[in-house]
Amino acid sequence: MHADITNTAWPPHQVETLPWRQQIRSGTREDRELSSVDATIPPLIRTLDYMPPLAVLLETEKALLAVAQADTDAQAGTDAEGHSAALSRFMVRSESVASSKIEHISASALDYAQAVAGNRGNASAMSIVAASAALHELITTVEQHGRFELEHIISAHRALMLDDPSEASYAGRLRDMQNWIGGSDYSPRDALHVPPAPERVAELMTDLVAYLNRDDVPVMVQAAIGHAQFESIHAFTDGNGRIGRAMVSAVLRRRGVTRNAVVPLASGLLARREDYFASLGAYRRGDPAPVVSLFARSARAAAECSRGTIARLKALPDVWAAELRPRAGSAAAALIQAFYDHPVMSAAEIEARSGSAASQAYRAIDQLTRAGYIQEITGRKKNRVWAASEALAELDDLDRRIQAAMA
Ligand SMILES: Nc1ncnc2c1ncn2[C@@H]1O[C@H](COP(=O)(O)OP(=O)(O)OP(=O)(O)O)[C@@H](O)[C@H]1O
Repeated sequence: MHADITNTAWPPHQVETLPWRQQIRSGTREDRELSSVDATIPPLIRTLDYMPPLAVLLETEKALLAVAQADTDAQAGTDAEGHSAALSRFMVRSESVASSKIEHISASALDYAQAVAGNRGNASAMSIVAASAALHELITTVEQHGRFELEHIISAHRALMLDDPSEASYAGRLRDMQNWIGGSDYSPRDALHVPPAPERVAELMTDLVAYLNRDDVPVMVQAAIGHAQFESIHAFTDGNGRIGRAMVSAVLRRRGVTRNAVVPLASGLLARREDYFASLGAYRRGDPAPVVSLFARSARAAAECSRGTIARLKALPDVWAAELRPRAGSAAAALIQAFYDHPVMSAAEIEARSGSAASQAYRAIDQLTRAGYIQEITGRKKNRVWAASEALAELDDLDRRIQAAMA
């Protein structure tokens, strides 16, 4: 039972001074001479209640309504499997692209499509594909189990970092070293935030998971506080921003606000990067209102802008079919649907999905390419890959519109 549901207070983080000895022989003399570090101790939150100020509470209501409406749009009129699964994958991509941009990881739609097709040439594009996989995995496992487990978060981190050239050995592992945000690269000197000592991480994560599994906390409050608490803990050596934002989409799914859609609220945070980071600082000082408010506004902008995108994407196969007028049962008719469900396909996949002989499939590819719906993205003669460029362009457009709405 809630002791006080009008509680607008939240405990500030504590600080402990720990001995520090630099392991790497780089940096300035000041870095090397640093002998202690003030690490934060976030509060245990599993039983805490927080009620935002009325104005913020109203923002969260508007956000939930908008997200639920976008989710209904994503589902309406779609068949059980194909269409809604395709839309859901598309939105996962939008969120992952924006979430990665917050960490200055970006790639063109073309590089991204090439990475989806297995091209390992662009590390940023590969990392965004991995972020999509991690987000998809976290949302679906939490949805299937109806609850968060620490292992789900760790497993999403593994998916995010597995192919990272410098971080692969820490993929799927809670950190066992001190980390810090901002300041010097070599020591926690002048850091913006020094997360808790590594020995505290396991207990804090168990506590956070218990908080995320509560059903007696307002949804946006749970999503925003859960995220801020995770960023305070910074449980991994790398990837904390992206995993922390993936948790927000998983909260919305677990609480039933979304059933199909993933709203790309990271685009909203990206537009307000400074405010976003400042709100995490306010949370540490004991004021969750700014982070709850920012997440509510971002979710609302993302949901409202997504509705137009969902409508346009859903209409694409019909628009293409009306323009191209393919014969029923032809390879072109099959490929229109196939490219909607799978915007990036190799020649072999196209052939399989066209349901026709290779020669007919290639004729259909030519038709769709000439119409400007798809384009070959490798420039190679062999192992070629085609992407539904018009659908992928919607991804950039959505990000742009959400950012404009948040400006
Ligand atoms: N002042 C701050 N206090 C707490 N958390 C912050 C602060 N500034 C940024 N963050 C959070 O930390 C994330 C970035 O963390 P960091 O720079 O350590 O990168 P990371 O752990 O490598 O994560 P990723 O690679 O996904 O960014 C930001 O996206 C944000 O969520």
